[in-house]
Amino acid sequence: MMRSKLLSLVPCATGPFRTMSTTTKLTTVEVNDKTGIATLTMNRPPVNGLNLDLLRDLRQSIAEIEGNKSRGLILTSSNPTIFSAGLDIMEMYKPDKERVRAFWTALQDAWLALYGSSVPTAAAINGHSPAGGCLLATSCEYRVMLPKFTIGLNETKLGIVAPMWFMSSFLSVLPRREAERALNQGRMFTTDEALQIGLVDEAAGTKEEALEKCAQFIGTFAKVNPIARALTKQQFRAAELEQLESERAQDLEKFLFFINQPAVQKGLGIYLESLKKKAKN
Ligand SMILES: CCCCCCCCCCC/C=C/C(=O)SCCNC(=O)CCNC(=O)[C@H](O)C(C)(C)COP(=O)(O)OP(=O)(O)OC[C@H]1O[C@@H](n2cnc3c(N)ncnc32)[C@H](O)[C@@H]1OP(=O)(O)O
Repeated sequence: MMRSKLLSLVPCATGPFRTMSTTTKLTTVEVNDKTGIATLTMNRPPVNGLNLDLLRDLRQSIAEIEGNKSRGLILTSSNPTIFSAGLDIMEMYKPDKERVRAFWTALQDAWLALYGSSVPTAAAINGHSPAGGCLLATSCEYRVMLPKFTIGLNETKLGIVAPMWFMSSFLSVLPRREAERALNQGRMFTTDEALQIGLVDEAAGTKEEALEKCAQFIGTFAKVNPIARALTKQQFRAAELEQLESERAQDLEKFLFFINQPAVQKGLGIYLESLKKKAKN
């Protein structure tokens, strides 16, 4: 994919500074050359639905951030009210056989890249973050969320099941008892509830504040040896990463089998209709 490089001047709390910015249609990477922190912004209107292209793009941008020696990665959205609406249901509803395989593989790749990233990661959750959106946020090491939005793994409400590795990300943030209950209920948490339960680490009034708080979190590693930190993080996350690495072919087949069940297709169709009806009203 062609990626256009440009240098831009953007304002920030401490005054204007130069950032190296890489843009594709679906994500933007901006590296602040003062802090060395990269901001990875999802930009797939209308709701940052995670389709094949966005997932591939995300993975490519994560690799780029690791390759350019950034000091950390902040994941956020260009949409003022939606972080990500989760997986693009259109990829799973009446799917094309080859594309849906590529789609799930791209999701596995993106998760492995983000959850296993060697750089410190934080999510500035500047909008709603259901299901796959919550997966991305909980794959990061720190979360700052804006008020009056919702976050959670709502899969059971759609009649689908979050795979083990979705649960792994959730479990790396929440105590097992809370995680199990929330997943079984398909519960979406408001910002206040998410803060109270520990699903997010901090609340912020504005996106700029959220980005600043994420940067402060990443700054806490400034005096830590980066190799020791990265290896320590990898050890913490090795079991979940290795489990998916070693079972990714079976995981794909399980997904395909599940998603092709007539009852699941029917449920997704009804859910899509309800979303479209709501959007019209
Ligand atoms: C035994 C183990 C077996 C394991 C097998 C695995 C099984 C599969 C596992 C799959 C895991 C799935 C994970 C997911 O992420 S599924 C997606 C879940 N997401 C949601 O439920 C969110 C739905 N969306 C919303 O709630 C709202 O849209 C939102 C709050 C995000 C924004 O609200 P807003 O009012 O701002 O916007 P609209 O609702 O009006 O939406 C605008 C248009 O976007 C369309 N839309 C929204 N979300 C999605 C989506 N996720 N996919 C596709 N399209 C989406 C919506 O229909 C509107 O479209 P139109 O403008 O065309 O009407």
